[in-house]
Amino acid sequence: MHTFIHTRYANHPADVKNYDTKALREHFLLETLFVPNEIHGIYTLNDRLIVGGIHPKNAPVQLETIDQLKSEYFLERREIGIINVGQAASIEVDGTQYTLAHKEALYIGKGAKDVIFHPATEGETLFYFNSAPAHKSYPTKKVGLEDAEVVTLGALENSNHRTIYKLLVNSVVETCQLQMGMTLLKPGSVWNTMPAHTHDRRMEAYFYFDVPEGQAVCHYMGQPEETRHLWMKNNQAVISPPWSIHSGAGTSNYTFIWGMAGENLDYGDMDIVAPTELF
Ligand SMILES: O=C[C@H](O)[C@@H](O)CC(=O)C(=O)O
Ligand SMILES: [Zn+2]
Repeated sequence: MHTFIHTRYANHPADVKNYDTKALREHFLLETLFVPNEIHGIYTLNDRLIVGGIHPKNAPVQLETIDQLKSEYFLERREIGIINVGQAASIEVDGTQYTLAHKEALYIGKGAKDVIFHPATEGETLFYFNSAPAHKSYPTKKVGLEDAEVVTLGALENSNHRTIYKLLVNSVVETCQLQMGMTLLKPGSVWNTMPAHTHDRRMEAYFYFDVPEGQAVCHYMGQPEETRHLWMKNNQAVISPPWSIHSGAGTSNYTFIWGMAGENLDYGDMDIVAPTELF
């Protein structure tokens, strides 16, 4: 057994209002995702998304089933999206090898039985993943940055100039409910997802990386009229319940991966909140 996935309950916003820093971090933050030759993460009851990290070091790591699923194998009733945040490395899916360069993604559909993560030949192997329940089996597909739907938003004057790479979205790959992508901030820009938004139809998880040594990201969550913050370090993830905004400001630029599951596959279905409407 090399997989450690802890269950996190879904929270009521009226309850979260009373959380202190420690409680907020215990419920929403994922501090450690990468442990050598292990899989670490959480199973959130917000849309049953599993969020985690895989760090093969000197041996391949197999995707094994977990107690929460009561299934024979991990992807028996699930789909998974993986983004390589380390050096080029490969993932074997039922005997077929997919090599992912840094920042490339792999979608694996429901029904794949043997999924093996191989260590990179050089440097660190770090795979970040999101997995959601699936009702249908869609083909496994590798998605590189050149395949993504790309949008550039914001402006340096507003410290939020950034490029959004929509990697695992329905214009690029067929999925049941998973959507994943990556947002890169330009140097000098520090704000992501500002203006902020909520989407009551979907929950979301953010994973911050490429945060330079000695820098940090302040992540904002909560109902727009009741916001809270969480200080985050490089390679950490945070859960955003459907009722919560999710936005961050770093002490430098950085990159993050967003992933969603829920009611629809409509990326644009968001309720925008202007900066002047936040409390
Ligand atoms: O629902 C979509 C997600 O929150 C992100 O794609 C937003 C984001 O990357 C950004 O504005 O910087
Ligand atoms: Zn969002």
